[in-house]
Amino acid sequence: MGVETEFGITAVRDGSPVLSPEEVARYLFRPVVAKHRSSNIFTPNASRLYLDVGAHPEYATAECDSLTQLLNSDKAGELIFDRLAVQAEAALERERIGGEIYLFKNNVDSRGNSYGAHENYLVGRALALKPFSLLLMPHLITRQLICGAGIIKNGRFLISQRADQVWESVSSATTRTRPIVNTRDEPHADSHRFRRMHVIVGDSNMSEPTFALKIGSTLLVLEMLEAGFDMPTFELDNPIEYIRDIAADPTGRTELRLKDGTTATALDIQRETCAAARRWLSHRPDEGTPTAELMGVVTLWERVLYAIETQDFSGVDREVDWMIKLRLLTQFKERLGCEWSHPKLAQIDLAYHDIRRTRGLFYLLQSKGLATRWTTDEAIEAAVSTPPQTTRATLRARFLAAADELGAQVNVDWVHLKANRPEPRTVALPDPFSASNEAVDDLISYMISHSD
Ligand SMILES: Nc1ncnc2c1ncn2[C@@H]1O[C@H](COP(=O)(O)OP(=O)(O)OP(=O)(O)O)[C@@H](O)[C@H]1O
Ligand SMILES: [Mg+2]
Repeated sequence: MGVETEFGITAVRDGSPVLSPEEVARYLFRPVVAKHRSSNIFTPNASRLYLDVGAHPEYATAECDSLTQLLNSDKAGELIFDRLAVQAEAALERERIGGEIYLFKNNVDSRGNSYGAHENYLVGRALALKPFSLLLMPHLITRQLICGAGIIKNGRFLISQRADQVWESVSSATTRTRPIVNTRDEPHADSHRFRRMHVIVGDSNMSEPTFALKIGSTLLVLEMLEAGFDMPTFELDNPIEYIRDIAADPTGRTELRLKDGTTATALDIQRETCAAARRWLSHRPDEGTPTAELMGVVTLWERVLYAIETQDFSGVDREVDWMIKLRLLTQFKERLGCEWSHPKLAQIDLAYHDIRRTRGLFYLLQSKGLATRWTTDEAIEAAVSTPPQTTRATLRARFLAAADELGAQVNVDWVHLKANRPEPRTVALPDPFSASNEAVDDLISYMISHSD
C-alpha cells in the first residue's frame, strides 16, 4: 500500500499573502533542487517528493505492507515538508521578503480548487478490475461517515471534502472527470501478478485513528473481496449520484436505491460491511497488517457507527476528523452566535489542517489530549529517515544511501534502481514484497568499486 498526499501552500506576512503559491512552493523545494537538481526525488525513507507545475507539493509514501507502518510513513511526510518549510522561511527572511509558510493537509483551497489524497492498494492480477471496483463502490461512497475530514461549504457543514469533487465511479482519467477508482494500469510491479488499485475519493486525514479507519476498513473490504468471503453486496443503482447527499447528512440516513428495487441507508451499508469485517478477522491469514491491529480498526469502526446511529458523538469525537472538527466549529459558532458561513469559521476550518505542530489547530487539540493517537512521535520520527523494512522500499533506501555516500549518479523509480557510471546498470524490483535481493547488493558493490 502507499498513500499520496498533495498539500496546499501559502506564505503570509502581516496577515496578507506574500508571493504566489507557485513561488512559495519553489522556495520549499529549493534545498531539494540544490541537492538533486530535480523537484521529483526519492527521500532517504524511500518515499517520493514531487513538485509538479502548479502549487501542490506532493509526498507519496514508500510501499508499506501494514497499516501502522503506512500511517508512520504518511505522518513522516508532514515532518519532511514542515522542515523544508522552516528552511524556506529562513530563505524568505534572508531575502527580506519575510513571512510564515503554511502547508495545509486538506483537499480544497479557498478558491475551491481540489487536490488529492490517493490511496494505492496492491491486489492480485486475477481480478477483473471493473467488476471488482463496482463491488468496492458501496464502501467507498459511504466510508466518508467514518473517515471524512469535514468542511464548511456553501453555508453548511459537510462530512467530506472530496465528495464534492468526484463525478464518476470507475475510469481511467484522473483530472477530467475524476473517478472514484482509477483504472489506469500502472502496477509499478510485475504486471502478470499484480494490480495497483488507485482510489482517489478519500479525504486527507489529520487524525491518526481516522487514517487507520480509512485505510484499515478499505483494506479489510479488499481482502474479503479477494478471498471471496461472504459479505453483503449492495448493487447500487447509480453510486455517484449519492456521494454528495451522504456528505451532507451526518445522520447516515441517506437512502440509496438498489438495483433490486429496495433501498438501504448509508449507515446500513457501513454497518453490514463492518459486521462482515468483524467475521473476517477470525478467518483471515495473519499476514501483512497484523490481525490484532485490524481488530483495533473494527472496534473503532463499530464505535463510530454506533455514535452516528445514536447521534451522540461524544464517545468518538476525539478520533474522527469530521467529528473533532465539528465539535470545535460548533463551540465557536455558539460563542459567536453566527451562521456556518461566518469567515471566522472558515478560518478555523482551514487552520485545522495546518501541519505545523506548534500552530495548526488539529495539533493543538492533539497536544491537549483532545485528539487521540494511534501511533507515537518516536515512530513517526523514525519513519522520516528509515524506510519500511518489510518491502522493496528498504532496498531502494539502501541503494540511495550508498549512492549518497559515494556521490554516485543514480536514477530511481518505484520499480528500478539504476547506477549510471561507468556503464549504466539497472536492477528491477518487480515484487514489492521482496525486501532482499542479491542483485541490489551487487549493484551497490559495483558503485563502490567504481567510486573515485
Ligand atoms: N505495486 C504497488 N501496489 C500498491 N501501491 C504501490 C505499488 N507500487 C507503488 N505503490 C505506491 O503507490 C504510490 C505511487 O505514488 P506516485 O505519486 O508515484 O503515483 P502515480 O499515481 O504513479 O503517479 P502520479 O502521482 O505522478 O500520477 C506510492 O505511495 C507507492 O508507495
Ligand atoms: Mg502521485
